[in-house]
Amino acid sequence: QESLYARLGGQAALETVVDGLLQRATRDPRIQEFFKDTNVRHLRTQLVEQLCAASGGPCRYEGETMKNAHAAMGLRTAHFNALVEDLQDALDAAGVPFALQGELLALLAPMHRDIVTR
Ligand code: HEM
Repeated sequence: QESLYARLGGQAALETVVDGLLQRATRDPRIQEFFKDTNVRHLRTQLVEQLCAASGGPCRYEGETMKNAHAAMGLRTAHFNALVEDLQDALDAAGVPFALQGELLALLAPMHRDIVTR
C-alpha cells in the first residue's frame, strides 16, 4: 500500500489543501481572531511539513509541539471542530476522495487533546 501522502497526490496536493485551509480559517468568523497576529507564510510552511510527515511523506516536522504552539490560545472543542470543517471544505475543493479525507482526519483527531485546553 502506497503512503497516504502519495495517494493524496504528494507535495503539490498537500500545498493546495493547506492553502485552501488557511484561506478558509483566516476568513472564518468562528476562528479568524486567532490568526490575526500570525505569520501565515510561516504557518503554511509548518503545516505542509507536518501533514507531509504525518501522512508518510519524505518530510520531517521540526516545528513546535502541538501543545506548545496552541497553549496560549485557550482553544475549545468548537474551535477545533470549526478548523476541521474548514479542512474538509478545502479537501473537497481539492477533489480529495472521501475515504482519503477520512484517513487524514484520523491522523489529526488525536491532536485534539494537546490543542484544546478548555
Ligand atoms: C488538528 C488540528 C491542528 C493542527 C494539525 C495544527 C497545526 C499547527 C501547526 C503545525 C502550527 C505551527 C507550529 C509552529 O510554528 O512550529 C500551528 C500553529 C498555529 N495554530 Fe494550529 N493546528 C491545529 C488546530 C488549530 C486550531 C483549532 C486553531 C485555532 C482555531 C489553530 C490556530 C493556530 C495558530 C493561530 C497558529 C500560529 C501561532 C503563531 O502565530 O505562532 N490551530 N498549528
